[in-house]
Order: sequence, then C-alpha cells, then structure tokens
Amino acid sequence: MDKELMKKVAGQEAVKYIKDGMTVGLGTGSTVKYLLDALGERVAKEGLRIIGVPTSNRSAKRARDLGIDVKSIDDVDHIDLTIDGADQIDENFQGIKGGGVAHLREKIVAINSDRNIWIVDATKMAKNLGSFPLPLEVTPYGSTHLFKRLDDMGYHPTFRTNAKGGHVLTHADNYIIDLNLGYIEHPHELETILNNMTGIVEHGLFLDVVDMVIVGYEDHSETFDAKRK
Ligand SMILES: O=C(CO)[C@H](O)[C@H](O)COP(=O)(O)O
Repeated sequence: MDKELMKKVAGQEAVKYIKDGMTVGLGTGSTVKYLLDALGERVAKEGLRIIGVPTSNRSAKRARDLGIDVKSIDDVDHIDLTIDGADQIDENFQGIKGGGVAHLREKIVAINSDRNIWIVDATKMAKNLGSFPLPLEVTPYGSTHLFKRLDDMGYHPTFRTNAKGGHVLTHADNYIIDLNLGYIEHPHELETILNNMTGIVEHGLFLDVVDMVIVGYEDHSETFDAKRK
C-alpha cells in the first residue's frame, strides 16, 4: 500500500475545486503538501489568482515558495473554501484533527470558511473515532493539574513530547495532551465536556464541520458529500 501516492491522488483531485479569484484556507500536513504542489502548478501555468490563508507556518512557507499569495486570516474579509487533511474520519464524516499540532488555527479557519473539504488517504476512514489519539491544545499554566483531571476521568492522557523529551509547542506556545480513548462512543457529548474544561484552548474533535471528503486510493479517488447522509 503506497500511502504517499494515496495522499497525492487526494490532493490532486481537491485542487480542481479551487477557482480563479477565490480566497482559500490552506490546511496543514503531508496530504496538504500535495495540494499545495498542485495549486502552485496551476498558479504558474494558468495564472490562477487566489489568496491562500495558511493554517500553519509550514504551509505558509511552502505556499510562498510555490508562488501562491498568502494572507493572514485577519487580513481577509471571508474565506470561500478551505482544504485540509484529517487524522481520522468516521462514517458520519466527523473528524479528529491535530496530529500535526495545528488544530487551533485549522478550526478557526474552518469555521470561518463558506465550505470545507478534507483530503485523506483511505487508511484514515474508520467506522468510529478514537483509535487515533485525540489532541488537546492546553495552556502550560496548570497543565499538570488538568492532566491529572483528565486521567481521573479515564481519558488516558499523554503529553506530546519531542525527540529531546521536551513538550511539543503549538503556534501559540501551548502544550499538546493526547487522549488515548480507543473508541469515542458519543463524540458530541465528549465535545461538550471538553469545551467546558478550563485550560483546554481547543480540542481536535471537528464535528459537523466538513462539507466534502475526498478519499485517495492508489489509482483513483472517491468524493463524498458529507452533508448529505
Ligand atoms: O490536523 C492536522 C494538523 O494539525 C492535519 O490535517 C492532520 O494531522 C493530517 O495530516 P497528514 O495529512 O500529514 O496525515
């Protein structure tokens, strides 16, 4: 199974939805990298005029390197379409994001977009959410106490660390706690609980957000209308 090829297929399919004059949210991750490559090619060949709103410093740099104009979300008045990756998508098109530490910006861009498309390789599709650990962006201040509370609640938290054993830091210099849940039976109930916990800046549950999902296989892609279930 060639996962890179599957990601590339999804990224190349998604670029077709970008039209001249659009303001486009640019997600983060290894699948979005293929979207950016394909978009850069269209900008160069077709003279496509778009404004990209990147969700991470990584995507901003790559977009600029490819000749794509980028602006901060606060410098645009609206976003027509956002294309982003995801870590896991269930059969109701609910998702987990944040494996790449960018879910706070990704969620802000997503909820301010007219439409959202997710691009994934086929291995990301699952019956239920939860086998992929659920990322939480948390404030460093008080994070050991928050960690203990999450542990007491049975959520099996782990701090995300780097190769040197230090905390992985987000764009806002916050920490990441991953919840090793295994199976999320009621995503909306969990969302409400996490929304109400002080110290959690944002969680990686993206519920009722996506409009279209493009799943890449090695030799074709499948497109799902996520709002028509
Ligand atoms: O949520 C994300 C970053 O925070 C990414 O969209 C997600 O991790 C998917 O990344 P990849 O395409 O590399 O698997």
